[in-house]
Amino acid sequence: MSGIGVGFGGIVALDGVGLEVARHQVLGVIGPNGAGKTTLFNVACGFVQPDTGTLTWQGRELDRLRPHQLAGLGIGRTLQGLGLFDQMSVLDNVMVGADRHARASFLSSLLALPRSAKDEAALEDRARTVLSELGIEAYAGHLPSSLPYPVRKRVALARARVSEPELLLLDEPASGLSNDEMAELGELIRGLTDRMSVMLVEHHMDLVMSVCDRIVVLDFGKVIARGRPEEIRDDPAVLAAYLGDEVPHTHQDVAIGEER
Ligand SMILES: Nc1ncnc2c1ncn2[C@@H]1O[C@H](COP(=O)(O)OP(=O)(O)OP(=O)(O)O)[C@@H](O)[C@H]1O
Repeated sequence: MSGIGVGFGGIVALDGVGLEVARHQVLGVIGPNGAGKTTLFNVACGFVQPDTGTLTWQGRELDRLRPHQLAGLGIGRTLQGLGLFDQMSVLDNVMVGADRHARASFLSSLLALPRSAKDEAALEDRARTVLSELGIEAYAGHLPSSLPYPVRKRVALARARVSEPELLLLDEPASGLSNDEMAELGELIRGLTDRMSVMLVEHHMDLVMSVCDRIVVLDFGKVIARGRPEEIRDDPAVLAAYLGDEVPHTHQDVAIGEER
């Protein structure tokens, strides 16, 4: 991303933001509430069109990226909500994610032909492998709604992963997880880097610090710091942004909660 700017009416959500996810590395994007993280994620997914700046993927400038183009580009994503289909088994939910590799199945679905048995079997094999890598193969036949939240999170991750993207975009994957679960998630994310690059948008500092190779810190829509975790941890601008965030936000959150 280079020079990305996004405004909503009078609000500047992003202002000249540039970042790069290096191959086989985890880039973390952090920042206090309202810093612009979600907007940045949405730009990367093609949900929000930036007013200024460019997106470049593998040396090619992407003009007006749209969400449906991501899979074809080799970019996977998970969203804050899990987006699982409750009427489908865990296995089927994960197989749905594999369409990028199932070219034949795409063509057949276009022509309303059934997937070939061979395609189907290969897809199922891959889905089961990913489920087992994430330690949830025992749930393959279950409906997501019957499973605890951390397991459902893993199903969502499995679905993003089964298409073997070259870049995986993760939006606040740690939300709603306990500390132990977060540590496990950290290991899972670290384990992805032998095969893919990851952009992790997250406001849990601990997770970001332990998992990321490099970190970009946003505040009020601008990059205020970038570097390795140990550089970010002691950066005065980052400390000030987070410290300034702590006290007022307790009140603000209550106020917003009451309004809703
Ligand atoms: N659709 C929208 N319409 C108007 N303003 C928006 C919209 N989306 C975001 N904003 C504003 O843009 C700014 C950045 O918001 P964004 O949600 O990207 O921040 P964030 O870092 O993800 O915050 P949080 O951690 O609280 O989710 C905020 O001031 C927010 O109020």
